[in-house]
Order: sequence, then C-alpha cells, then structure tokens
Amino acid sequence: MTELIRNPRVMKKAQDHIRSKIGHKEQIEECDLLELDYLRDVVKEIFRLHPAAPVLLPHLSMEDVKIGEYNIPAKTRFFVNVWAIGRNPKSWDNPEEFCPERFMNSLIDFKGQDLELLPFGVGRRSCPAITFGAATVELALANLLYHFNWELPPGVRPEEFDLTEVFGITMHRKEHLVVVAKPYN
Ligand code: HEM
Repeated sequence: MTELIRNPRVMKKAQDHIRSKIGHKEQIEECDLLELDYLRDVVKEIFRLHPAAPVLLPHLSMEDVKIGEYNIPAKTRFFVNVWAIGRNPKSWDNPEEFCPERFMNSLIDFKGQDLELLPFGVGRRSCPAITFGAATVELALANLLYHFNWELPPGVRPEEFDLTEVFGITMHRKEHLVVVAKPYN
C-alpha cells in the first residue's frame, strides 16, 4: 500500500483495471483473480522490492559445493539474500523503481523457476503455501483497491515517508502507514 500511495499512477491504473474487469460485485472472489493480470504484476513488483522474508530461512549445505568463485563446505549455514537479488541491476532495469509494467511482456514469475525473483524461495524447502500465500495477498489487495479510494491524511506528503524497513525473519516498515479509506460505489 505504501508503494501504491507513493505511485498514484499505478494505484489509479490498478483500480481502473480491477473495476473495469469486475464490474458490479459485492466482493472479489478467488475465481476472479485469473482475469486480473495487472494486479498480478503489481503483486510481483511488491514481492520483488519488499519480499516478506528478505533472507529466506536459514539453510545448511549438505555437501561441499562451489557457487561462482565461492567454495562452500558441507554443513555451512547460509542465507540467501533475495532482497538484494530483487534489486540487482544486472537482472533488473531501474531496480529501485516501482514499475509493475516490467512484468507485462515477461515470463518471469515467483514460482521458483526464475532465480531473480524468489519471494517464496526455491527448491525442496521453498514455501509450501505459495499458492495460498499469493492468492491471499492478491485477494486482499484486489478488494481493498476495488471498494475504496485511498488518500493520505491532510498535510501528509508521500515524499516525507520514512521508508526504513525492519529486517528480521519477516520484514516490514518501521513506521505505520496511515491512510484514509473513501468508499467507492
Ligand atoms: C505471502 C505469503 C508468504 C510468503 C511470501 C512466504 C514466504 C516463505 C519463504 C521465503 C519461506 C522460506 C523458503 C526458503 O528458505 O527457501 C517460507 C517457508 C515456509 N512457509 Fe511460507 N510464505 C508465505 C505464506 C505462508 C503461509 C500462509 C504458510 C502456512 C499456512 C506458510 C508456511 C511455510 C512453511 C511451513 C515454510 C517452511 C518450509 C520448509 O522449511 O520446508 N507460508 N515461506
């Protein structure tokens, strides 16, 4: 929501997209998500810049392995910094920019095949709830954007946001985001 408030162009495009595809409905349901391709790109972009688990969970190498120029002995505990991978300029154009359109003509997804986008990890120990987790985020965001317009309280400017994030097993903003919800009919 912070990124959408900071990027009103994307907020409006996502809302127009959802509202035109869904028409009049009490609530957006899981079966509607298939149609919401721009929303999916927005969620991918959120996962790229703000992975919930920035260094995944700790892993242990089972045998000696060489990755690039690094020799990693067996039984080494290591962390995979997917936060940095998602912002690597070798993989992403203008990596710091919030731009869901980067996924429009791209096959990159977060299911584990594309190593530049790993919000759920990859391989045997990746998140077993990837489908449930992604659908939950998409469904919640779709309904919030469909039913409400969102504004900042008077006098608050997005340029003044403190975007500091708290690192840990899961990552979140240090400051709360305060927004005003205006029901949309
Ligand atoms: C958007 C929501 C979610 C995200 C982004 C997410 C992300 C992750 C990540 C990054 C890992 C570590 C993968 C690795 O180290 O390679 C993980 C592991 C795990 N997640 Fe999720 N997760 C989400 C939702 C959920 C939910 C809803 C559940 C349970 C209902 C769940 C259950 C688990 C479990 C049990 C593991 C450990 C798997 C293992 O060690 O083999 N996750 N998740």
